[in-house]
Amino acid sequence: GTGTVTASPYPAEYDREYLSPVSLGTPAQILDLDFDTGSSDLWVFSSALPKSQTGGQTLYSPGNSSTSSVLENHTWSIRYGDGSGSSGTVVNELVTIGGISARRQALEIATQVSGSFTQDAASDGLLGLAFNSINTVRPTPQKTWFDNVQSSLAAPLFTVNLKKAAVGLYTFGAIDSKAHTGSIAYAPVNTKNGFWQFPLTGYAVGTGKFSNSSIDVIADTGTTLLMLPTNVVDAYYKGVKGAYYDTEYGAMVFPCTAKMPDFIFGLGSYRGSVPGSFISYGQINTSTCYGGLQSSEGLPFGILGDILLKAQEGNDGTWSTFEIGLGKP
Ligand SMILES: CC[C@H](C)[C@H](NC(=O)[C@@H](NC[C@H](O)[C@@H](N)CC(C)C)C(C)C)C(=O)N[C@@H](Cc1ccccc1)C(=O)OC
Repeated sequence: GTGTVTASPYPAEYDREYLSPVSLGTPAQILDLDFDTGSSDLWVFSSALPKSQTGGQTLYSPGNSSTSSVLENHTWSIRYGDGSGSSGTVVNELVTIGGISARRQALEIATQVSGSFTQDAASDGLLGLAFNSINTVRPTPQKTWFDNVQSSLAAPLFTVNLKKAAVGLYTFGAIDSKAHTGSIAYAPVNTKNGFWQFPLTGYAVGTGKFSNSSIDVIADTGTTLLMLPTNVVDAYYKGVKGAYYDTEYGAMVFPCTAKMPDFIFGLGSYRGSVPGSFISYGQINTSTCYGGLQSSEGLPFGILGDILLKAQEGNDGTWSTFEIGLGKP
């Protein structure tokens, strides 16, 4: 079959993350999860968390579900690139998204979460959509929901259509022909690091010339910003009057009045564009704004986060959105 589920931006005006409803257990407990193509653990806020580490999230309670069973002697512990993390125990549970069910899905119960998760009342946990090889359950790593349901999907793929300040869609098992015009550009995925990793074929800043260069990136719906090698970031902000590296924030900032050039990227022969307005991400004070494009210095790849994934390009007045089709073609 095929299944679709909404992806709602939070907070509305910042698109910091996108949340999707997931049905857990029997009777159904609906939690809003952050679908994350940059990790491979499905973990949820739970009744097993100390109250001091919760902050308004919906808590999954395995005891209230007739279909949950403890996966004995298994634990998990995850650390994300932003320094946040969580850990806990594991149950097998019925997990349904857009009508597609995995009956015995490894569902990771948080018994500890770091501060940034506690403070994020909107997210009840994460659903990893990267590859099984980086699942953190021990002693036996567990499969992702997408991997578990793949055989019941009409096609072994999913697409992501995130939107700026609007509700988008995840679609499992089909490419929605209405959601794209023209042909689809494909890139060879390298799964060695467990991510949806592939090369960009170059970039351009505004109306500048396209620079051919192979840039290793991952598609990461769970990362808000667009993170690319420092030389690309420097080339971009050279086109932004008054931009500078703010050591306090450890980020590129600029006057909010600056005209932001579009960012063009190459995927094979396809050329995509991120509107300059998306790269003015938010205000750090009345006159200074924070860049949606930052350096990936120190990482073995760039990160195509939501700033790029939600991009809509207005060519000939129509609006097309990027979808990332992820799966074995
Ligand atoms: C299994 C752990 C997952 C896969 C973790 N994934 C990630 O951190 C990737 N995605 C990050 C997530 O999308 C995150 N932004 C979700 C939010 C809600 C916290 C980054 C690299 C783009 C990871 O690589 N963690 C590194 C730690 C790390 C990563 C990047 C920089 C610094 C340190 C690790 O533990 O590797 C074993």
